[in-house]
Amino acid sequence: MPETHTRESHLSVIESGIEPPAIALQDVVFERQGKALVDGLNLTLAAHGTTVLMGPNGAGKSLTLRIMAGLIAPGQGKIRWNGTETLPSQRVALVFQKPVLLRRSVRANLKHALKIYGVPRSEQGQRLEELLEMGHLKELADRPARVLSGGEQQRVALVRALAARPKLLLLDEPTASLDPQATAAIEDLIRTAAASGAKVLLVTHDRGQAQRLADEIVFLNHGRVTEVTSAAQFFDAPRSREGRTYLSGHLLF
Ligand SMILES: Nc1ncnc2c1ncn2[C@@H]1O[C@H](COP(=O)(O)OP(=O)(O)OP(=O)(O)O)[C@@H](O)[C@H]1O
Repeated sequence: MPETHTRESHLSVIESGIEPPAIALQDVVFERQGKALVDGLNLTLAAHGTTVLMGPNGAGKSLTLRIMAGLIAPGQGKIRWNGTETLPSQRVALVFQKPVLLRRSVRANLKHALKIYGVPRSEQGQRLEELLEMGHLKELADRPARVLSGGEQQRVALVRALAARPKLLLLDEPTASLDPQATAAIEDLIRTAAASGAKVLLVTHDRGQAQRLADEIVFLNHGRVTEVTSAAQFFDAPRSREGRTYLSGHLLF
C-alpha cells in the first residue's frame, strides 16, 4: 500500500505544534473532462525552508503550483494561509520554466515589478539596485530582457519575483533548459530567497538539484501525494512504492 498522506496525518502535524504550517491544502480537487487531475490533495507546508515537489510527467505538479498561485481555482477543497483562506496574492510569486518577460530592458522589467508589488516609490531605487546586484545583472540592466540568454532571462525572472519579497516562492522547473553554470546561478538565488525567509516550493525532475536544495520532498502521482519525506530519507529509501519506482527509473502507472 502506498503511504498516502491522509488529511488526518497532516492535521496531526498541525496539531503537534512544532512549527505551525503556513500553508495547508485540504482535499483540493481539479477536474477536467470528468478526470481528477488533482485528486483530493492534502498537504501542509511549514512557513520556511525548501520543499521539492517531485513526480512523473502529468502527476499534477504544475497544476498544484498554479492553484497555489491563485491562477486557477480548484473545483473543490481549500487552501489555508496561516489558518485563514485569504490568499496574500502579492506575497506569492511563481516562476515558470520559460521566463515571461516584458519586451523592455532588464531595469524596466524590475521597475515594473516593484511598482505593481506596491513597493513605496522612495524605496524603489535602492531595491532595484539590490535586485540587480543579487541577480548579477548590473551589466545587463539596460539590455532588452528578451534578447538575453535563457540563463540570464531566468535570473531576471527570479529576481523580479523576489521584488515582491514573497512569503511563498513557487518555482516550476526553473532550470529545465539551462546549462550547469546557469543552473548553479539560479540555485544560488533560490538559496538566497530561502535564507531571507521565503518558503520555497520547487518542482524539478533534476535529482541532483533536489538533493542540493530540498529540506523535504513531496512526491505526487496521479494528482495525489504518496509521501512527504525528508530529502535524505527520500533519496536513501523512499517510503512509497511510487517514490521507489520513480527513483529506479521505471515508468509509473
Ligand atoms: N487546463 C487543463 N485542462 C485539461 N487538462 C489539463 C489542464 N492542465 C493540465 N492538464 C492535464 O493535467 C495533467 C497534469 O498536468 P501538470 O502540468 O500539472 O503535470 P506535471 O506533473 O507538471 O507534469 P510535467 O512533469 O510533465 O510537467 C496532465 O495530464 C495534463 O495534460
